[in-house]
Amino acid sequence: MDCLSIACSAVIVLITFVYLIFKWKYSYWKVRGVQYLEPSFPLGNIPFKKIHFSKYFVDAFKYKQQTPLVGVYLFAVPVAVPISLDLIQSILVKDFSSFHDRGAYVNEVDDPLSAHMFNLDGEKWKAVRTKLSPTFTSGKMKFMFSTVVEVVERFNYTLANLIKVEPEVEVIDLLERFTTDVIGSCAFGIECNSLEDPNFIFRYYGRKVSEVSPFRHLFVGAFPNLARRLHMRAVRKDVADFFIETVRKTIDYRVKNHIRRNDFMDLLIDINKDSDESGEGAGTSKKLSLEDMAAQAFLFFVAGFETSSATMVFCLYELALNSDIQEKCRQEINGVLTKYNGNLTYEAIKEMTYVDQTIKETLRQYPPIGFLIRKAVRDYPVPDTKVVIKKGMEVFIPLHRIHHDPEIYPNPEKFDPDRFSPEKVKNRHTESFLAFGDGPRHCVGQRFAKMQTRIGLTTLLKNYRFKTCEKTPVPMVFETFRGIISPKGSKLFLKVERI
Ligand code: HEM
Repeated sequence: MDCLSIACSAVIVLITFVYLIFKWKYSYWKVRGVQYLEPSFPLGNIPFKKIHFSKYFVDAFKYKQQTPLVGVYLFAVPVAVPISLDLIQSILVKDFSSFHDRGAYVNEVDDPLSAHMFNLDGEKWKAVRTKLSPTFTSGKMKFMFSTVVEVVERFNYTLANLIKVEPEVEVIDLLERFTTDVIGSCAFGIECNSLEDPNFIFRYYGRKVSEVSPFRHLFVGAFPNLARRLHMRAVRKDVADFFIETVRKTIDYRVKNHIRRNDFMDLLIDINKDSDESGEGAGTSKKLSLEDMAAQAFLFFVAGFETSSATMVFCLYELALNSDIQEKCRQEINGVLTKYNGNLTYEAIKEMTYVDQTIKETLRQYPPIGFLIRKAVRDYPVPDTKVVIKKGMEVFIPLHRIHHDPEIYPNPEKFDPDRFSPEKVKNRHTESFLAFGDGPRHCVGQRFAKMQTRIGLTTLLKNYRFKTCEKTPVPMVFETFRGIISPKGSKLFLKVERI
């Protein structure tokens, strides 16, 4: 036999071996008597066809009346998909102590920025969450309010100039520039100006963050130990270097010049003042390394700019399609602002309840993050069944599908902010709206996100009218390989008229 024949035979034997192992793994749910979705080699239940990640495993809901949980496979790894809201509540809230981890990919050695709050687990997550939660108290939000308003004024100016030249505006880039500047200012204390300069360095690296292949994300998520052995990164090296260097320079500058802005960077500096190297001194905790601090700042940047801009983009899209709802929002905004002598204040924004309902309806229909993820840290017997979610198993909570369940939200594709009137909300299960997650690991930046979204939308709707144009996709078509929900091609054009 020549070398080529030997190599071909070896490949065939290897593929057959892997195939048989996968086949054996695919019996996991059947053996345990759990309803499951039929997997295909080698992706398991990851669909071959191009659909957005949010829509994976929707077929699980055909078993809704029969079981609280359905089994699926990510490649060959069994994953539990709970479909009953009571079980979801138990996992996220009541029995959180069994599900406090996400099991996301962390590789502190090769990829230091991966060690951020969203990815961390166990005691390390708890320590970081406890230290950083004070950034988002309502007091801190009031303090940052004026910074966001300053950015929105620049935003208003940029848009006014833009539409003088071209009234059909690509709103994704514009809104991402707005949220980049907000987070840059509030989290890093840096005067970002991506609104004036679309190639500003923060915007440049913001765009680079999502330039990691989705396959790499799936791979490191499904096989974290192998990925660590292969020294794989989830964050690009140039992006990591930029953020670590920015955080180092900002902290050095502030400490040397005694500058305080009462923002996220100050909090990071304060945390380390009260800490020591070991964390063993009385009343002290372990110091965060430069990389730890950069990882948290990086997360706030990544978690903050794309989720909030996507919310504003889809809200404007729906308002362009539903001019009556747009007018109702505008009337509320003008009414409240008149009461506050035209000033956009923290209190004024809180009074705009219909605008708030409109944002919630946007988050229902277009939740930026389509799944919540938890990992069982001990064996968990599913209440009222014989099923056990085994220690180490990942649990995917399909929130996008829940938000589109016709039994919870009749006619779910219709955009209707009245679904979020206080009476209607009161009559629904608390887990029927999960855009910010729930339980102790819910979105820590929720208050901030709501604040910047409300400020952005209020200013836009007060000053401009939004309409669809020829380039607007109706119905919406989504980008497939992206973690955060986005229109196809990551572009959305709307016609914008000055009022
Ligand atoms: C509309 C905007 C936003 C949406 C829809 C959103 C949504 C979410 C969701 C669904 C989670 C997972 C929650 C869970 O697993 O239960 C999450 C986690 C998180 N979000 Fe947000 N988010 C938004 C904006 C922000 C902003 C502005 C920040 C920070 C400035 C932020 C910081 C975080 C962090 C740090 C976590 C991880 C929390 C933890 O694991 O303890 N998010 N977000």
